[in-house]
Amino acid sequence: MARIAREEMKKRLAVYFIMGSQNSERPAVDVLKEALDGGVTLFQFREKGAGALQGAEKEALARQLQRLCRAHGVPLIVNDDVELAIAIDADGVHVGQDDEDARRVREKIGDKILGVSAHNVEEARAAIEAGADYIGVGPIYPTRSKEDANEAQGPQILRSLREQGIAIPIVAIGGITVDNAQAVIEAGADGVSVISAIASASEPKAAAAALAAAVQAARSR
Ligand SMILES: Cc1ncc(COP(=O)(O)OP(=O)(O)O)c(N)n1
Ligand SMILES: Cc1ncsc1CCOP(=O)(O)O
Ligand SMILES: [Mg+2]
Repeated sequence: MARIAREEMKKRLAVYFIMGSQNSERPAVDVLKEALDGGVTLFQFREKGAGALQGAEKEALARQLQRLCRAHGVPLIVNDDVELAIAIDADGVHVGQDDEDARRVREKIGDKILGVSAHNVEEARAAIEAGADYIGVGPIYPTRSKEDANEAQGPQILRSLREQGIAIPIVAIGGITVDNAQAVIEAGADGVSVISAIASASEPKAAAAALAAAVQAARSR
């Protein structure tokens, strides 16, 4: 297997849904199934925070969600837990600045997709050097889904990264909804990454479809 091509990565980032069992009152499998039916293009399993599953239970849920993703042809990325990603043969891993060093993660995962969080141009350049396939930039807007989130930077950070020559695929994250998705794409993101806009929606399928339409519309402007 070869590293994912840049254009394919950009397409995959369009509607990047992140979820763990803590993000919905409903079973994660039900929410993800509906979200995939609505047009999610990439999924991240992020089992984190109060009440998060551990060990065998966490792995079992990851495998359940992986079966759904595979049935829809959507890659599954594991957040933080490199060993779990390898154990279940996930499609990739996402790590942040406080997680395992991205260069080490690249060595461990071979050609799997590597996503790295970046908050400024220095972190973006370091992520590229380490072998990232995409960077996650945010929070763009205030979020209630991450306890230790940095301050929101607004879409201007995306414009600034592009102006400074950062050409790697970028997904914007943090407080993104159908109402601001267009603004982040226009500012330079290739896609939007969301937790609550889909996981807390009364109809995850409709929410995912609306985000997909907003991203598509912004891309073709
Ligand atoms: C797509 C994407 N972007 C950023 C993050 C945040 O990663 P990190 O800073 O490591 O924080 P946690 O998610 O681990 O709490 C992400 N998960 N996904
Ligand atoms: C994981 C993460 N990293 C930066 S913001 C965030 C949470 C995004 O969740 P929401 O889409 O509900 O704001
Ligand atoms: Mg992390």
